[in-house]
Amino acid sequence: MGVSGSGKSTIADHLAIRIGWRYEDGDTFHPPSNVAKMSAGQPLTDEDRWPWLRAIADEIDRTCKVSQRAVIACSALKRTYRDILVHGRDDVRIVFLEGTRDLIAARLAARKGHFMPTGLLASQFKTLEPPTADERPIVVAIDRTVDTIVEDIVSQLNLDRP
Ligand SMILES: Nc1ncnc2c1ncn2[C@@H]1O[C@H](COP(=O)(O)OP(=O)(O)OP(=O)(O)O)[C@@H](O)[C@H]1O
Ligand SMILES: O=C(O)[C@H](O)[C@@H](O)[C@H](O)[C@H](O)CO
Repeated sequence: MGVSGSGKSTIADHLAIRIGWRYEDGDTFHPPSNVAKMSAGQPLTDEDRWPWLRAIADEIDRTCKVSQRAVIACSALKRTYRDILVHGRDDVRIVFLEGTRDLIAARLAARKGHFMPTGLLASQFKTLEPPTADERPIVVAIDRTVDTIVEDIVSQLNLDRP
């Protein structure tokens, strides 16, 4: 989770390869109307986001049901959004990519070929509710290399735990 440009797709992709899990991008679950809205520079509303979040929650259930593992990139900005995704499962972990607005704005400005305009970053930060301790979040600082961030997540995931 994290705002647009915090590195969700990049880190999720590398993390999935590192630990041999499937990678899925939450953006592929958006209905075309949501993508059109964001591309036009308009932030999504809660109503726009509910069906999208439920579709990702269904994907999480399907994945767990067949004993698969996956890393899913999804902004999941508000607590209520994350509650839909996690829905009481203790086998779902939240990874929060934490960084400053300046750093993320600079990365977005340099990014090419993506529908999400940099102008929506302010609304992303306004909507963001950082995860609280009861969500057992894995919080990682993004002002480091991709490999360092991935190794930080791997060690906090404690995958060797019995
Ligand atoms: N640790 C990092 N160091 C340097 N550049 C990074 C790092 N992580 C991501 N980037 C770059 O920052 C930009 C934003 O990353 P990315 O597209 O993965 O973010 P995102 O959170 O998935 O964004 P969105 O929600 O808009 O899809 C990309 O150009 C990516 O290559
Ligand atoms: O909740 C939201 O506002 C959206 O999910 C956005 O975060 C985009 O999906 C993403 O950031 C662009 O790729």
